[in-house]
Amino acid sequence: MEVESEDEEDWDSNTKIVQVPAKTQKITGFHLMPTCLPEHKVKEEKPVLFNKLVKESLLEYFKVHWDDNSSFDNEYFEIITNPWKICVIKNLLEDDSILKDVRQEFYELDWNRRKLDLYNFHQSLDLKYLQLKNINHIYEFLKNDVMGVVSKLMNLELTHISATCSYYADTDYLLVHDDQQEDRVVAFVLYLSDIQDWCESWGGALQLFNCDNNYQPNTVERSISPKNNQLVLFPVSPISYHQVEEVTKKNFSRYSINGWFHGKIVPSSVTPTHKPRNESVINIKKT
Ligand SMILES: O=C(O)CCC(=O)C(=O)O
Ligand SMILES: [Fe+2]
Repeated sequence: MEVESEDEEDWDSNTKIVQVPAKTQKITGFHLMPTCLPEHKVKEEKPVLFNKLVKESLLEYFKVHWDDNSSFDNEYFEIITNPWKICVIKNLLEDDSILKDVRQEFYELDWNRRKLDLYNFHQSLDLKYLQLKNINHIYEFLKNDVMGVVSKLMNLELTHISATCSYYADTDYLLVHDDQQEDRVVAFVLYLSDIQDWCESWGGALQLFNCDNNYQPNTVERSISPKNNQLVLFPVSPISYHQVEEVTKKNFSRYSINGWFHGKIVPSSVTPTHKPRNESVINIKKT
């Protein structure tokens, strides 16, 4: 049974939200994984930050490159500066087997199908409302451990978090947007993949757009593959244009926990506000 509902706040009022109760949903590919069958017993484990990441010297290294706006890549993280500043933490959790149990809990969630011409994917309620133990642990971990580190590394005051679980099945996508809304300061995406190496040809990349002279999204400059245990972080800005490429794989869905660290909004130093175009986009002939 799918129930249409329009009663959630944070989303575009035109969004068609179709509620898919856990009992009736079929997560593509998810149910095919031996570790994710309903009878698989979920363990309860607390996530811990990847050991090597918390070394002071590594964090200092990160900070120097981040502040300097210089790109950097090693086995632990990558700082990308083009088309805009974003970082990829290659392994967030010391023990990535926890993510298998988190994925198993995805099976028990009631999903909302978000559907509009700009997007088509499945999303849970905010993590703070979910009663599943491993998802709760990840939520606490992002809120209590990760937010503090990100705040220090990026030199931004962060006050609270909002996050949801998402999955993109075959033909799902999210078209280009900048994430700017109210007090969102840093966007994060933690990927949970069934398989270690997500294949590029399956789509589902996080694609970063550069801008034209009017600060409108122009072309894809960089694509990031949704690898298991990888965390992507970027400051939300007027040019942080990105999209989720359409998934084109039947047997595997793209899973993630994503959201924002919120804070006090300071005027962005990244770009001026959008410039109006000189010419009309549509040529309207006067009669
Ligand atoms: O899943 C991703 O890679 C990005 C998702 C996203 O951009 C969003 O939900 O706003
Ligand atoms: Fe986004």
